[in-house]
Amino acid sequence: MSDPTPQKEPLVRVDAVEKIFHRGSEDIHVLSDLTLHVPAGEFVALMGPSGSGKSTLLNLIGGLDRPTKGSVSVAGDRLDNLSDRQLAAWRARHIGFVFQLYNLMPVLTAERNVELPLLLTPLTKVQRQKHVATALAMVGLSHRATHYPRTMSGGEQQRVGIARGIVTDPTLLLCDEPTGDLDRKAGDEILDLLTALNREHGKTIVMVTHDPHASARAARTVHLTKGRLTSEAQS
Ligand SMILES: Nc1ncnc2c1ncn2[C@@H]1O[C@H](COP(=O)(O)OP(=O)(O)OP(=O)(O)O)[C@@H](O)[C@H]1O
Repeated sequence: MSDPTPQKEPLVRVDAVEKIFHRGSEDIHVLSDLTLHVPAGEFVALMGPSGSGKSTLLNLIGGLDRPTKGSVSVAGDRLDNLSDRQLAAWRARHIGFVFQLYNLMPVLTAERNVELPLLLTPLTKVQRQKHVATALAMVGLSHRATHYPRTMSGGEQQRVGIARGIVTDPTLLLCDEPTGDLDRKAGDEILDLLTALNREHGKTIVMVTHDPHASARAARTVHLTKGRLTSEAQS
């Protein structure tokens, strides 16, 4: 009998994943039998002690690395089967990254930094400018478009980082400690922005954080301990 209310296929499917790094003759088991599904439109926080494998998991979901065993699918694409070249093209189309230390290019203005991911797409210069203007407006920084990162506060630089993360209209926004280098007030503003991107623009977000104040903004928090998911909580 068919299910009367079929579940939608999750946007992110991490199934029975194992990740082992090799350092010299040593095998480092980082993720073990890890399964995580994220539906489209969800805001998930990923917490756990230092070294528990959070960034490793984020990198697998973002196609920056491949699992040793198991499968990773995003938006129906099996990432563990793609070549490096295919993965790079896939990432450019589907993933926006936001980093703890912003990773902005100091020699480029805010608008040029935001434009960077678009240089990997076939968009024309005029189309790129339009997308950049939209992304900067979404983070409330249109008035700082021609300013350099060094002239901006940490919170403003992270807004530019988020604008760069969303400028391609990615399927998934992956944030690694996005408030980790900010004070409480600036961090709260970044969390407000991520919440608005999720609620008002339907962005699916996976955010690694150490901060319970940040994870409280997510609809669901998953905890990693020594490479295994140990608990989940709905906010
Ligand atoms: N490329 C690599 N080669 C070897 N070991 C690695 C590599 N990347 C990560 N590791 C190891 O995997 C483990 C998990 O690292 P990971 O960065 O995923 O943890 P984390 O939970 O994100 O930690 P933190 O909160 O400190 O950022 C660590 O022991 C780390 O040293």
